[in-house]
Amino acid sequence: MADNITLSLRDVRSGYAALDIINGVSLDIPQGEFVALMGPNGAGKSTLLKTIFGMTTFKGGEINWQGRQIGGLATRAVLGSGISYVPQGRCNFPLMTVQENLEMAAYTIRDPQVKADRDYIYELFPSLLKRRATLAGNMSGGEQQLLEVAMAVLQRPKMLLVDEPSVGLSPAAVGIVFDELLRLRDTGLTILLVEQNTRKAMEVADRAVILRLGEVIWDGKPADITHDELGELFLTGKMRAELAHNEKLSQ
Ligand SMILES: Nc1ncnc2c1ncn2[C@@H]1O[C@H](COP(=O)(O)OP(=O)(O)OP(=O)(O)O)[C@@H](O)[C@H]1O
Repeated sequence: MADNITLSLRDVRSGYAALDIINGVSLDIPQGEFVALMGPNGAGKSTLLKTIFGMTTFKGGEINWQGRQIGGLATRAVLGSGISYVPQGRCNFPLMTVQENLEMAAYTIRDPQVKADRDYIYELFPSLLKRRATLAGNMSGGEQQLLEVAMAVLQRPKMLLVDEPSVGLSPAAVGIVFDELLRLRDTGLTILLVEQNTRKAMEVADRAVILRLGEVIWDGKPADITHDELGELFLTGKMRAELAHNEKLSQ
């Protein structure tokens, strides 16, 4: 294993109670890399993020994070080890201001530190400073997504797991959110992003990992795969069967 690998998954298996979803994923992520996890609906992308963050039934394999096994640990322990998670969908407190949301996110941090951490977030996200007295629910989808990323970054993680930040956003807002993620990557943060917007993900990520039926089926640099090849990898078994059937009918 290369020296700069910060997260290493070996034959990871997980799911929900008796249901198996992740079927033996192995992945090495170097420090500071921006990895986009893609694949068809139901491939297990969100489940893999949740598995790293201790939110699924861990069934086997190893998750080595900075030299320590975190596979199967409780979420709070994973968070404490330097990994933060931005879940899919709106997950702020809409009837609280931006500032109050940041204070809620800081609840695990000892009090004297909170102000410093809040100042650090406002330095990183100046647009949130301007909106600090605004109710989160009154902000645009893009601003709320930035707030949610900021709430995760407040924990000063070394790695950020981000689930589908582009959902429901305008193209301009998607651009702003991704620019912020790139800026965070440039500060040294390692990012594992689940994204359906493949075009945007391929544009920003250092590396693309494609999952199907809970297994990695492609792993490489975005420049090394064509749009057609990517489309082919996204076909599910059902779609393949339908295509083969249609081809047969047209012969
Ligand atoms: N809490 C849960 N309990 C039981 N099954 C679940 C749960 N969450 C997800 N699943 C199932 O796990 C499978 C993988 O879901 P997951 O959300 O990880 O896929 P995904 O690749 O992120 O897809 P999408 O792009 O549609 O979000 C799906 O069949 C889904 O129905």
